[in-house]
Amino acid sequence: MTEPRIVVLLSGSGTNLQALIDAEAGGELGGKIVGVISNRPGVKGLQRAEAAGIDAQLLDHTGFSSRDAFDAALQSLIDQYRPDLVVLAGFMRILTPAFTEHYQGRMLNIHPSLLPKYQGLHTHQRALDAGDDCHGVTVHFVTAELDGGPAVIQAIVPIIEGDTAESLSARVQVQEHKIYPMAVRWFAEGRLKYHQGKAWLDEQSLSVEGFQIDTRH
Ligand SMILES: Nc1nc2c(c(=O)[nH]1)N[C@@H](CN(C=O)c1ccc(C(=O)N[C@@H](CCC(=O)O)C(=O)O)cc1)CN2
Ligand SMILES: NCC(=O)N[C@@H]1O[C@H](COP(=O)([O-])[O-])[C@@H](O)[C@H]1O
Repeated sequence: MTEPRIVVLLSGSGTNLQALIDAEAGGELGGKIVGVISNRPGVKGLQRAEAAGIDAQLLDHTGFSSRDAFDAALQSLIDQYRPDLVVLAGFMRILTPAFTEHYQGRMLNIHPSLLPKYQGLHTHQRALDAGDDCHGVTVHFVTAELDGGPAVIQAIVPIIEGDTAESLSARVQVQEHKIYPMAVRWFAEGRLKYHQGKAWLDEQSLSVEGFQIDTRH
């Protein structure tokens, strides 16, 4: 049985990619990262991939006349790796329905909020502005609906008096780096599946929030 092939898409620093690289190196990922693609040039995520000996490519979205054209080129590039799983790790482009349909059931995203709260951007500041007492992160299957795909795993993080978006983001990222490798391993081992619009773990459908980890206690 060959190891499941994983392609990671990113747009920035790549700390989540690094967590996946480290998990693979420790025999904890269940799959092999065979390619990393960034839509932005010069990002640290590409350097992290190269340092790990992983094929790293830039596909700059600003070079395309439309979102459809970029997504078509991105799909063609991804499929050259023959992936079993596509992992969005801070990939900052909204993907077209044709693209998400092509990878339906085999594409995951990590989103810095307790979905379905705070889809989109600037989630940490929005939680602070709302006066929430907790925040967190969700790994979910990717669908055409932005950040609307079924949740797989969530980590809940307390908001502390005096938190800024930066301090909160840093605390949330500690959990990101724990739960993303878990979710990817579940998929690689065949335990996590997407079926009839839901996420299933060990043949059990997951709740709206997915498998929850509460770090507040
Ligand atoms: N169709 C889908 N596309 C994407 C999903 C998804 O669930 N369905 N997840 C996102 C990841 N994401 C949040 O987790 C996200 C990424 C980007 C944006 C966004 O508004 N992007 C802008 C550009 C922003 C920038 O370049 O800084 C855009 O694409 O015009 C929102 C949410 C990945 N895609
Ligand atoms: N909407 C998607 C989104 O905001 N994703 C967020 O981007 C960061 C990427 O960090 P990284 O490049 O260090 O992994 C992560 O915190 C992730 O939750």
